[in-house]
Amino acid sequence: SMDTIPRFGTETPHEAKLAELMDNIDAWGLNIFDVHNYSQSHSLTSVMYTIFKKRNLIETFRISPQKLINYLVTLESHYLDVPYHCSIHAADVTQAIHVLLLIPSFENTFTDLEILAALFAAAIHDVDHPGVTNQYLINSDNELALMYNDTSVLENHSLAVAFKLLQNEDCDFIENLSDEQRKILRQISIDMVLATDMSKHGAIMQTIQSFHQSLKAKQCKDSNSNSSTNDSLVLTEQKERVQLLREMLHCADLSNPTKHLSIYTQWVDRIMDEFHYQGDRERSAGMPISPMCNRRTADIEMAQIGFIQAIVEPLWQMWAQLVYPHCQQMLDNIDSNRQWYEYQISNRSSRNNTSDKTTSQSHDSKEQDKLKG
Ligand SMILES: COc1ccc(C2=NN(C3CCN(C(=O)CN4C(=O)CC(C)(C)CC4=O)CC3)C(=O)[C@@H]3CC=CC[C@H]23)cc1OC
Ligand SMILES: [Mg+2]
Ligand SMILES: [Zn+2]
Repeated sequence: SMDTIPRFGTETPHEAKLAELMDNIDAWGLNIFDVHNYSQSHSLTSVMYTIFKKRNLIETFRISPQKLINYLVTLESHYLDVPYHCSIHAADVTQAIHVLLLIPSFENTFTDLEILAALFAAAIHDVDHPGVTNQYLINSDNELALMYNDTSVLENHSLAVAFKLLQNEDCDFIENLSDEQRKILRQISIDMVLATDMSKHGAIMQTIQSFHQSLKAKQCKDSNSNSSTNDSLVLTEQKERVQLLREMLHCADLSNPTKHLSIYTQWVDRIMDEFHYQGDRERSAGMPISPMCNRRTADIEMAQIGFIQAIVEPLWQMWAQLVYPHCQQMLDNIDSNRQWYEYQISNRSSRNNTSDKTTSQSHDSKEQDKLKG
């Protein structure tokens, strides 16, 4: 019955603190690491459950709260303990897409089923990620690459694992959806998760320009809106709405540099840990070491500046243009974060010219010690 379900989906002695954090569930500045700590490492379960309740999805789709919790806790337990692609990343991306869906431009754009599918896709999109790239799985003749013929291997695997978990009677929280609704949810989730494969990034950037121009042309003034800036995007074709959701999940997956520096640098530490660990495995296997994966030659600041300039800023600029002025904060954070990394680099060169060699040496020796394991 309802009274056995804790307020945020999971038992925690810090419910008051979690409630304070969840007051910011609609904000870009939510600290997902705090949510993880105060939810007893159940950030994905508590974020998804809180969003589902806030969006009334439990009533709309006659979801059993217990089955939803069962699914979320099981899904969360199938995220591995890897530095970056763990359940906190899934919670982070899920909360991000929830905030993007709240942008006034989309007030009348998506159906409840499309919103359900988008949140589900975000929550499942990296489940059982082993902390290495598709290229590594292909180069090392991994079982998964064999299973998926080297094509979007990780993304196909996460989808298969997530839908397999749904077959468990106790976890089937979409049991009351019609067959047609289940088909649409599955179709949209597959489309969105497959689009998070970075090998698809170029294709998304190609289409985004012309697609957004056609949307702006179609953009209608919502007759009831009391303010002229609040133009809602009304798209008659499901195909176009799914295209938008695909871009939205890709943006959420590439949102680390759009967050406050204190959050962003934690994600940088995590991804570099994951990449460097992959590089260690490539090195000891005599394989070519992938870009940004060699801890011995790593230039973390340069890599972030390159990542922002080559990938993150162009994507978010396109996205911000479509929903202007609603994503200015993300663009501002990208800019100030890039400048911070440029400052680190300029600061580094001046530091090398001064006498305090000891600090940088002590840093290097720490790195070397790590290598000795
Ligand atoms: C917080 O920092 C990061 C968070 C996530 C990632 C991911 N990277 N990638 C790939 C993105 C494309 N790629 C590149 O090497 C692109 N790139 C640069 O990043 C900088 C450069 C080397 C100077 C030039 C360049 O070509 C390979 C890695 C993923 O596939 C991951 C999974 C899905 C989404 C993003 C995530 C990277 C981060 O910092 C680098
Ligand atoms: Mg992924
Ligand atoms: Zn991801």
